[in-house]
Formats: sequence, C-alpha cells, structure tokens
Amino acid sequence: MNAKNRRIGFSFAWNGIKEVFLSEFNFRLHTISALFVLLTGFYFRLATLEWAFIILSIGMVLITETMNTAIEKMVDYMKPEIHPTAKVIKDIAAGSVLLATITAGLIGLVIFIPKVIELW
Ligand SMILES: Nc1ncnc2c1ncn2[C@@H]1O[C@H](COP(=O)(O)OP(=O)(O)OP(=O)(O)O)[C@@H](O)[C@H]1O
Repeated sequence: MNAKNRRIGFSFAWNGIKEVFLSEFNFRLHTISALFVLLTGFYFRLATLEWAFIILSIGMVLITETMNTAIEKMVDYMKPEIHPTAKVIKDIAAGSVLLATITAGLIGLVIFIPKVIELW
C-alpha cells in the first residue's frame, strides 16, 4: 500500500468516526464523559499505570460504541423490517457497550474513590 492509499484509508476511517459522532447521542455523551474523566485525572495527578487503565477504559467504550453503531447500520441496511433475529443482533451489540461501560465505571471507581476520600 503506497502513501496516497494509506492517506485515503485513514480519511475513510476518520469519516466513520465523524459519522458515529454526529449520528449517535450516546457516542457524544461518552466522549464528553471521557473528557471529564481526563480532566479529573489531571487534577488528581494520576500515576502512569492509572493513566493506562483510564485510557484503555475510554478506548474500550468508544470502540464498542463505534462497532455497535456499525452493526446497527448493517442490520438496518440488510433487514430494515422488524425481525426477532435483528432484535437479538442489535441487543447483543448494545450489550457489549453496556459491559464496556460497566467495566470502565468500575475501573474509574477503583482509581478515583481512594483519591476523593483522601481529599476529605
Ligand atoms: N429491525 C428490528 N427488528 C426488531 N427489533 C429491533 C429492530 N431494530 C431495532 N430493534 C430493537 O430496538 C432496539 C433499539 O434499536 P435502534 O436501532 O433504535 O438502536 P438505538 O436506539 O439507536 O440504539 P443505541 O442507543 O445503541 O444507538 C434494539 O436493541 C432492538 O431491541
């Protein structure tokens, strides 16, 4: 793959992220929550390993939300009418976002709760 094709591939991928950001309220909500968590991390001067877990958690939520949107759009494209299988596919994809969000939330609690308690 030459440099021009790589640039084109990157711009398609960037378009995908823009599409998810503009069309999905949940993705915007997660992005804003991620910014808030990053600012809180700077405030508490997190250690390197804590930053690594926070960045992984944020990435995991945004990636699953992006994949969920791709699956939703694919189901709507392939089978736009109501169908039990379409429901199961979309519910499972949404479940992956929920699992990622719960995991990220637990990691956030483990990292931030002791720091908030120390403040008191
Ligand atoms: N074609 C369909 N057939 C049956 N059930 C469906 C279908 N499309 C959506 N659903 C049901 O409605 C739910 C919401 O689907 P929708 O496509 O509206 O996602 P959404 O509300 O945009 O989800 P998200 O909040 O994750 O973006 C699905 O999880 C599924 O249970």
